[in-house]
Amino acid sequence: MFAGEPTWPPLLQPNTDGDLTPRDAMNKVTIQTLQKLKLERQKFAVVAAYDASFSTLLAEAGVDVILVGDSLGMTVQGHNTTVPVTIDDVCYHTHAVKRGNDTSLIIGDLPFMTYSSPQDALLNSTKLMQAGAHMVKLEGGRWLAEAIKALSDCGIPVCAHLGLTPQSVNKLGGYKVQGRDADSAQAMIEDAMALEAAGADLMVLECVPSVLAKRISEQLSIPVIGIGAGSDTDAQVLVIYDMLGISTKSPKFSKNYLQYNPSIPAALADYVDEVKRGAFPSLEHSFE
Ligand SMILES: Nc1nc(=O)c2c([nH]1)NC[C@@H]1CN(c3ccc(C(=O)N[C@@H](CCC(=O)O)C(=O)O)cc3)CN21
Ligand SMILES: CC(C)C(=O)C(=O)O
Ligand SMILES: [Mg+2]
Repeated sequence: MFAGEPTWPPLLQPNTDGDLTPRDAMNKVTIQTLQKLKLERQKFAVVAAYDASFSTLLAEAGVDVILVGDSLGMTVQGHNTTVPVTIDDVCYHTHAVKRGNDTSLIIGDLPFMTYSSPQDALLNSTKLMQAGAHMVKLEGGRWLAEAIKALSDCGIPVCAHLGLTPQSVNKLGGYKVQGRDADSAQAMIEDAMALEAAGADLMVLECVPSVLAKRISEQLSIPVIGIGAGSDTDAQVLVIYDMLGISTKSPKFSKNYLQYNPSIPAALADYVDEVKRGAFPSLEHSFE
């Protein structure tokens, strides 16, 4: 972007004083932005979305990070799991999200079996980064340390993902809360520390008891994004279709913001506001 080039649409983002200031090309969200928010104890909002139109609305509503999630296999494609999603599917949607705004940090979700070796992780992450992602996400524990180090060494930021890892649904036996007993909670804490040490820049915790998510968020230096993980993580993420009440089955932890708002932009702004105030998730959207 050059000086004087018109920016359309105008992207509005509350600054630290609470005023609305344009987030322009000079005001892109980076991993450093998110690190600073964690240090300042300011929560940020993340949404899983898959197209340009929502990408534009999300940036305007003050959503800092957009995840092009493999949940698209369930929401867009109609599968029962995320297992059938391919790297080309996520690349296609990453291109679309990228065209919708120029300021969000975009995370591309590596699909099932696209990172089972460090070599595959590098090859498939290259595809996501060249499609417009600024970071890649992968599901699993300390066995991913080598792949994460290789990506990090090559300049590819990584978001780790612990707790309920939906690509392992066939091993887990369903979409169930993880880390409820002492041994599995301790293992998750050790996995989280190993992944941060390997070079992860962000971490998603999905469907874990709130006290465990709080403990991991406090223990890690990197920002932790929760989904069904209580209100004490550094950020929250929801799937756009769940937030707008158009998913056929929404998990207990998700909330339909269109129910309380007159329009989609108002619903998105309400979500951002509730996350920043720590009002979402309440106990009814969390697990013990
Ligand atoms: N639309 C959508 N939203 C999501 O959050 C989402 C996807 N799709 N697809 C990928 C994964 C799968 N996810 C899921 C799916 C179902 C539950 C679920 O039914 N959980 C039970 C809790 C089970 C327990 O208590 O152990 C629930 O009642 O919410 C949770 C996460 C989260 N992700
Ligand atoms: C639910 C989030 C964390 C995700 O991985 C996805 O949307 O695929
Ligand atoms: Mg995913």
